[in-house]
Order: sequence, then structure tokens, then C-alpha cells
Amino acid sequence: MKREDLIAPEQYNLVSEMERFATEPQRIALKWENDLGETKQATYEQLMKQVNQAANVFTQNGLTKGDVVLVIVPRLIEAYVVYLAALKAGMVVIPSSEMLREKDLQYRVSHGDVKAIISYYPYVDQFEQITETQPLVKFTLGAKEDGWIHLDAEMEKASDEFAIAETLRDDMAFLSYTSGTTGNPKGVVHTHGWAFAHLKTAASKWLCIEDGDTVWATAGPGWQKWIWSPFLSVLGSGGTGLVYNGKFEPKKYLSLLQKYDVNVLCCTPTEYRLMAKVDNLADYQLRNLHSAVSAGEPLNREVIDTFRKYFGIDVRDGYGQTENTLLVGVTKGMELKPGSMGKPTPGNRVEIINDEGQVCAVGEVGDIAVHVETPALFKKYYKDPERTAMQFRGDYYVTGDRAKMDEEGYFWFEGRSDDIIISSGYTIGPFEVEDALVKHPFVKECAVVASPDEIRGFIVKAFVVLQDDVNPADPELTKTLQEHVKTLTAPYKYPRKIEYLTELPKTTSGKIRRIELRQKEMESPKQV
Ligand SMILES: CC(=O)SCCNC(=O)CCNC(=O)[C@H](O)C(C)(C)COP(=O)(O)OP(=O)(O)OC[C@H]1O[C@@H](n2cnc3c(N)ncnc32)[C@H](O)[C@@H]1OP(=O)(O)O
Repeated sequence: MKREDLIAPEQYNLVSEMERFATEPQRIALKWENDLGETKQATYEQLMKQVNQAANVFTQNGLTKGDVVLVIVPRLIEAYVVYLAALKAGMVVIPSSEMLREKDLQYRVSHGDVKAIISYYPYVDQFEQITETQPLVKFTLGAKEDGWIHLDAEMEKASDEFAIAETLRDDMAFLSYTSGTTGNPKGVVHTHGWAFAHLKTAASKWLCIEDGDTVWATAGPGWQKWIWSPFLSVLGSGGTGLVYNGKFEPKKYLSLLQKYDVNVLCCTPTEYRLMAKVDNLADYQLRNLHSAVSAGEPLNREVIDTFRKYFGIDVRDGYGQTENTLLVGVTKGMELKPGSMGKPTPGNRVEIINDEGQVCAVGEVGDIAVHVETPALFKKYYKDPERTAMQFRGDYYVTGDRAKMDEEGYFWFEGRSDDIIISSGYTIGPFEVEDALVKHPFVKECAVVASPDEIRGFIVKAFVVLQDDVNPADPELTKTLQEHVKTLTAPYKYPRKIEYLTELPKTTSGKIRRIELRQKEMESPKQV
């Protein structure tokens, strides 16, 4: 595949990719199950009718092309309906996890110039304290709420026909927020053309979705990984997406893979690692699973060996970020070298560069970087030219991940070059956790770093200096601080380990030396 093959037509709306399957009445778009065993399904035709109804409700309530909407809907068929409806109407979606708390939501609403919120009923409470910087149109799904438009009821009255907005490939489609090393999250701007390039890169050669396949990509709405796989790649290929709305539990996952006879699986190494630890793996029959891919954090050899042994399948790695697409990966048919991330994906110019911005020699460690001409590279950080500029070196966007390349062009991951923590697929900025921790009256100061973990790859670890009158031996202390972080910021960011120190290592000018703490963690034995 060449770069040109990844460039969308000038007039392009990504929803056209899904809409073309609605002419086949039997084609199932989604199969849904929850932890109570309740099930639902929708064909492409049914899905697109609901999309049209929702798009009509949005426009009837004053929303129009270019308006930014924040969507906070969990793993439900309705999440697909709402995203597709907003995009079909030419609106811009801010994907938001239901784990986001008031501070995260307020920032997105204000910084993202949000015009509307689309929420599922238990999450409307999270907006109670939000200050509106402009009047917000608020929709709720699932239940009625004062001050919110009940989307389900309005959809029933709306027409199921809606003309797709004539968007251009350079028109914004998503504004996806991701954690930075310092400060507030960064708003990553992606266009309809980005979606086209991602679909062409990831769906056929990496996920390898074939006609009639059932695909389970486990990421939840609100994450860029959900946009990548379950949303764009599955529906854009006409596949049947499996959606499970329940807590992760490895045996449950294996039984669902068997029950739905899943053909393609996409999940994080953490999920694979936990499934690989199940003691009766031989009892599960995954006969028609022909493709298994992993993304979100580095994949380890044990997982590959276990899935080969029990299910006769190679788990293939894939690497990318919120800012781009599947940059490096093991495509089907390519020789798999366990421990390697694979090779740059066709059509995307990905290289390892040195501090001068030159391409590194074979075996030399450098920064994984993406050439600016790569079609699936983000446009900019929204309203943040400074941070956008900081991320570029010459003609390259610098990912923050380091690697080296072998003679055969395979990339081998070396680690992060900054303080960002990648824990079970989540990207976490230490600053956000420190900011929450220091707000607790027991905490004098703290520093947060990544600590290696056998299951999660890394976990968030906090080094805390307590106020003088607090006893570090108090058995409830760690739990108290963890719960405090979970209420102030999204709970997945909480420090799974806390160590108490009398002082933090600092430079002569008084700056905390996180690097020293990080190195200490790297050298200590892995946690089980
Ligand atoms: C380009 C990109 O890659 S985008 C980012 C993609 N990243 C992902 O999709 C993340 C993938 N990872 C996961 O989904 C999960 O880590 C899994 C499935 C691997 C493991 O899940 P779990 O261990 O059950 O929980 P998870 O890691 O999500 O941690 C969330 C924590 O917040 C807690 N939590 C979640 N919601 C709430 C809530 N509303 N209130 C309080 N706590 C909550 C959970 O209980 C859990 O805490 P615990 O470990 O003390 O129980």
C-alpha cells in the first residue's frame, strides 16, 4: 500500500463507510450482551435508521455542522448510534470515558468549546457542577432527567432519513483528549481523512477482518482505541462487532469468545496476560478465531507462547497512539519475532530518529517518529500551538517512545523518553495524579512514577511525604489516599502502590527528580 492509497477523496464523511452496508438487510452490525446475560443485536439497516433519527433530533435542537459534542456513553449499541449520528451531521465528537470526573469533564467542556453533551443516565450527575462557558444542549439516554432532552423518546418521533453532511476530508471529526507529561490533557484533532487512513491501515492487514466475521475489540467508548477498532475498523469493514458491557473477568472473556465463535480478537496485553493465566485453557474451544491482535502497551513472549499452544494462533502486536494510527505492527503472514513490535505499516512513514532528527543506524536506540506526510497523523493539539510545536523535530512528529531497528526492519521497544505512564493500556500523566494527591490534607508533597508490574506492564506508584502529624504506619492510610484520588480524577489513574518517604530527591534548585525514583523502580524486582 502506498501513501496515496491512504488519502481520502476531498469530499468525504467517514460515516459513508458504514452506510454502504445498510443496503443488505441481513448484515448484523452489532451483537450486545451485558453481565446479566441480557442480549440485543442490530443489523446495519436498523443501526443506520437509528443514526438518522438521532441526527434529526440533534439538528432539530439547533446543532449544526462543526459543533463540538461531548459523548459519554458506555459499551452500548446506543454509543455507536450517537457517534455515527453526530459525525453524519458533520459534528465533532469528544470521546469521553464514563470514568472521567468533574475536573476532566469541565476542562473538556471549556477548552473544547463544547455545544452539547450526550450522556447515559447514570453519568448525568457528573455534570452537576459543570460551569457552562456557553449554553449547552444536553441529551440523556436511558432515563429522563430534568434539564436534559430525553434522546430515546425524541428519536422515536423523528424521521429515519437524514442526508449525510457534505464534510471535507480535512474537516474535524474527533477531538480526543490524551494525558500529557505536565498540565492539562491535550486535545488531539483528527479529521474525517484521518479516519479513512486509519481504516485502510488497520482493518484488512492487521485486524484482518474478513466478510462475515464476528469481531471482538474490547476497548470501551471514550478511548481512541475504541474509535480505532470496534468503531471504525469493524463497522467500516461490514463486520459484526461483539459488545460486552460487563467488568473484565478472564474466564468470562474466554467463554464469550467461545459462545459467539469470535473470528477476530483485539485487546490489550493485560487482558491477554490474565486470560493466559486461566488454569483450564484447554477447555475453551476457539475454533474459528483466525486473527488475534494486541495494542495499548508492549506485548510479552509468554502470552504469544500460551495462545499458540492452546489456540494455535499468533497474537500479533500493534503500536500506535491517540495522535496517529497503527504505526508499527505485525501484519498477518509476516514472520513474528516475539518481543518485537513488528514493522512500520505500509503507507505510513515511521522511522527511528536521533536527537538531530536523523534516521538512526540499525541497532541504534532513538525516538519512534512519524513523518509529517503520513496521512493518519493528527492535525494539531487544539488551541495549543506551543505543545504542538514541541512534539515535532524537523519533519517528524516524535512519539515519546524509544526503540531500535534490526537488520530486517523490525522495531524493538526500549521504553518511554518522558514521565508518561502506560498502565494496562491507559496513558496516565503523573501530574494529574500528583495534583489529586496533594489536595489531600495528609500529603505534604509527592511524586508519581511508573513501576513495573507483571500483569499491567506498569502501574502508577506514588512516593508521598506526609504532613508531620500523620502516622505512615496507619493501616488505612494507603486505602484512604487511593480512594481520594479515585474521587478527584478518573479512577483508573489511582496509585496502585504508595511508598512513604521523609523527603523526595530534588535538584539543587528544588525540582523533584522523578527520574531517580523511576530508575529505582526499574531496578527493583517486578511485582506479581
Ligand atoms: C490509543 C489508545 O491506546 S487509547 C487507550 C486505550 N486503553 C484502554 O482501552 C484501557 C485498557 N485497559 C482496560 O480496559 C483495563 O485496564 C483492563 C480490562 C485490562 C483491566 O480492568 P480492571 O482491572 O477491571 O480495571 P481498570 O484497569 O480499568 O482500573 C480501573 C479502576 O478504577 C475503578 N473504577 C472504575 N470505575 C469506577 C467508579 N465509577 N468509581 C470508582 N472506581 C471505579 C475500578 O474498580 C478499578 O479499580 P480497582 O483495580 O481498585 O478495582
